[in-house]
Amino acid sequence: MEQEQQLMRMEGTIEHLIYENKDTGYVVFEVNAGGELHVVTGVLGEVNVGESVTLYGHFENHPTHGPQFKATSCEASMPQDEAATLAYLSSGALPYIGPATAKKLVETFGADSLEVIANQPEKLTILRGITSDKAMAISNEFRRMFGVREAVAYLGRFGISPVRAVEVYRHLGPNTVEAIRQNPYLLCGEPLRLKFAQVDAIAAEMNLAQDGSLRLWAGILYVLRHNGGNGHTCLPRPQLLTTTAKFLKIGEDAIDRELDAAIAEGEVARYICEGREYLYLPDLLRAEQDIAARLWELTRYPATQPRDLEANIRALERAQGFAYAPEQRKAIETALCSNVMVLTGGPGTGKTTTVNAILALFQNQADRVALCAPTGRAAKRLSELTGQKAQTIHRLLEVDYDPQIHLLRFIHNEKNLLKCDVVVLDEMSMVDAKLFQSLLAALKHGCRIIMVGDADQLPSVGPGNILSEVIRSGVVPTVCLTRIFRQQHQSMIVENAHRIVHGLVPQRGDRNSDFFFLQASGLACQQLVCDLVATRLPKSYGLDPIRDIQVLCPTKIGPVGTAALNQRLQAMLNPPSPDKPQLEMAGQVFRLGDKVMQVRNNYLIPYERDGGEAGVGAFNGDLGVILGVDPGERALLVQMDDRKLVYTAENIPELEIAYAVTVHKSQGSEFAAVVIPVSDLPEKLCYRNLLYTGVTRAKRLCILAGRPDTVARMTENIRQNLRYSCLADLLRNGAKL
Ligand SMILES: Nc1ncnc2c1ncn2[C@@H]1O[C@H](COP(=O)(O)OP(=O)(O)OP(=O)(O)O)[C@@H](O)[C@H]1O
Repeated sequence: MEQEQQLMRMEGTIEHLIYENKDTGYVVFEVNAGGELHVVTGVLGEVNVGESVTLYGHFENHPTHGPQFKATSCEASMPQDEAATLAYLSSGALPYIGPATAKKLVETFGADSLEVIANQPEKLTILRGITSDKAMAISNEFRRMFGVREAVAYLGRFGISPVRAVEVYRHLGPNTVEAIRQNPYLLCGEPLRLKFAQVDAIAAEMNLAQDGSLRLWAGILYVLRHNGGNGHTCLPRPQLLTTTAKFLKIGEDAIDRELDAAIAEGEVARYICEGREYLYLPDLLRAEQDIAARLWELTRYPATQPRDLEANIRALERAQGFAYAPEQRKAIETALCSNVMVLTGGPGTGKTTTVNAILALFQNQADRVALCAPTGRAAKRLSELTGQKAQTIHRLLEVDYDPQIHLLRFIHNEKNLLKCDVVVLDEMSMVDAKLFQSLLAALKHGCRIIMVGDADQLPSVGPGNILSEVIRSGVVPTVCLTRIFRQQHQSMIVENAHRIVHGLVPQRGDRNSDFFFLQASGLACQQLVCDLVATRLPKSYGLDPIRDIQVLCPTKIGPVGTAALNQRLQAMLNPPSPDKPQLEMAGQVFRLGDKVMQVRNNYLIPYERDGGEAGVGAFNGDLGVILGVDPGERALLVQMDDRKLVYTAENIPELEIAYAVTVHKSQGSEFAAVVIPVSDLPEKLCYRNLLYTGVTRAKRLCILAGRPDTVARMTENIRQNLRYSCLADLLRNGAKL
């Protein structure tokens, strides 16, 4: 509706600032437009009393505040005359200038006052009380404010929102507009990441050449970053050239030349592995080099050898009533006798049993053992299985997040090391290169690390294929558990998971097993999934449809994607009712009782644990249930495990209805029952470790609903397992030194 209304233009001077939210850029102020006062609202960035503004928007009638001008954009210029200058300076917008100093300033410099502040601050010292330090502080703040306004107005012309423009300003500083004029492609780099097409439009307006160095370098870096988003830490030279040429619609030869220049300037890093050239974003090569160097060092550092190991293992065996398999024994001995190791194996192969033995034996050897995992749910599961405290890697390292520039740092790092002597890191397959680099950097000299994971799971969301590469390198002691213990208890889930890993189509199972396949496709498959979750499984197995059953989809779209299934499941499991308040936001309806998932990391959102402990942070993949809805305040109260979080309008878009979630988002979690729709999938989503990860999320029951040919295609296809990385080679080279 809003877009259909014709935009109105309003010019005036800001008289009074009523409300301002510096984080979101939302402001409410009064404008004097030709003698008439109007209240203006909008996300316009920083504004100040006395500024002359040109606003675009429309009038609307607010239920309590009456008529207001809702502005969609605001161009501001310096206060034009003495009166506006005085109003601006008296508003307290600049440090050390109150109404009395403002008056004296305007009396002395007249309408040139702001010009003096901006460009000749030393002149201000003729006023009593203004030292040269103060004069500089005033000048700097003034230039900052107008730099922001200038950036907002300039970028606004290209459709960039004020909030994004303020972020750009924070990153580029007072000369933002000048910097963008020199190289608009700065905007699509880190950390701003504007769309390349958007920046191309700015460059086109400046008549920059399509085949100029700025654009080609930016294109090369963009392709490397984009592939980082797909998990690759690097690309072989031919792939990088072809992809960039296609993306920029420029010949490969020109890109080849610019790539060499970018390498010479250190904008792109390269590594030669087995005669092939791999190109990296410099920070990703540094991450892999750091990881390789630290792991290699750990393999060389002498480990304290435990006494009475054999006797202690036997004592454990006696206590639990079974003997460890030879592989498990080897893993236990390796963990106790070396500084670093990988423990890997599929479901039911006894990893947890082995970890518990290792922990029991370390009790006598090491003072502090830290247990961690990459996600909250994986950490919770680790804690349940070991009976010991386990936390996320982020929590262990303690996050120090700067929301102004979206910068994530850790409090524990190479300068402030963790105190622990041993780190047990579970679900290692989900750990990406940067996070692992940070963890290793924070370990004190001689701290041992035991990495536990299943290399056949989906790899990390972020760039890197750490677990597979570390295993592939052969440098780090690795024990792979292969004997399946749980099969003894007739688990077809486990058996089929192992079949999938070996490229064999899973067995269909029947109603008496914990795994079965039901054939259906398209809308019939959607109906089948909904029936299973809402009626059939709760009736036959006594499962709670919201708490116990999770639908895991390979895709978001189509009849069996998360979007369509969530809509139907929400209507069936938690239909609207007069006693269930709800609110609509970001294209979704959130209703009391709904199951929801946090879909990105938020390091600021506050929570309170059931015991009363307070903290901050909700992480990608955290699941919860809506406990309260306040439609007036546009707020939700969400219970996530033992934490209660208040979501305001600002954070609600980070939540998604979660009766059905993607397999990717389910990594590291387990559910009593899992239903996986596998019908009519696009080719690119038919791959083995997606199916494997989905199936291995099920504890008691796993149902595949879909088409046998889709399941067969998924089982066969291992293409997606390929991730470019040179970590294995870096590790081997380190070992050769
Ligand atoms: N040496 C052994 N002898 C007999 N039973 C064992 C042995 N090791 C493990 N088990 C049993 O096998 C089952 C699976 O073991 P465990 O939970 O340790 O495997 P896991 O690899 O951690 O599985 P998942 O990854 O699926 O959680 C458990 O019931 C465990 O008690």
